[in-house]
Amino acid sequence: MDHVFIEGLEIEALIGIYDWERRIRQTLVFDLEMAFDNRVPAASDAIEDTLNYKAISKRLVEYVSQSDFGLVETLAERVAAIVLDEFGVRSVKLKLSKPGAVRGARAVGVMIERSAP
Ligand SMILES: Nc1nc2c(c(=O)[nH]1)N=C([C@H](O)[C@@H](O)CO)CN2
Repeated sequence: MDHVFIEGLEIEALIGIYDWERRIRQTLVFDLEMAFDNRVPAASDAIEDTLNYKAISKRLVEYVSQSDFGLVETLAERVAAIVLDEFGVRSVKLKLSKPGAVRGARAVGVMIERSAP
């Protein structure tokens, strides 16, 4: 199966369980790998036939920057649902990183894999 990917998409959001985290915005980093048959756009050379990574990135920036969750797990689940439901993707692997959240670690976060029902 082919994939379309988005790597290192940085978005600021209100996220975290601690009081101090409710008062600031933190940068989150998203990596997505989305299953898609790229032979169709390859044959037509038409953007309309692609899984358009720019359109998906724009939608995720819009959603995540307005979001307000405690856990990265919750946000990751919502973002995966948007990709599956709104863009007709069959399966998505998503890594959500929270850089600098834990002293000594470059980043912490979650990785999930979800498929359309
Ligand atoms: N599995 C998780 N562990 C933790 C989370 C989380 O969202 N998922 N969040 C925190 C705090 O918000 C942390 O990021 C602040 O440094 C701690 N553990």
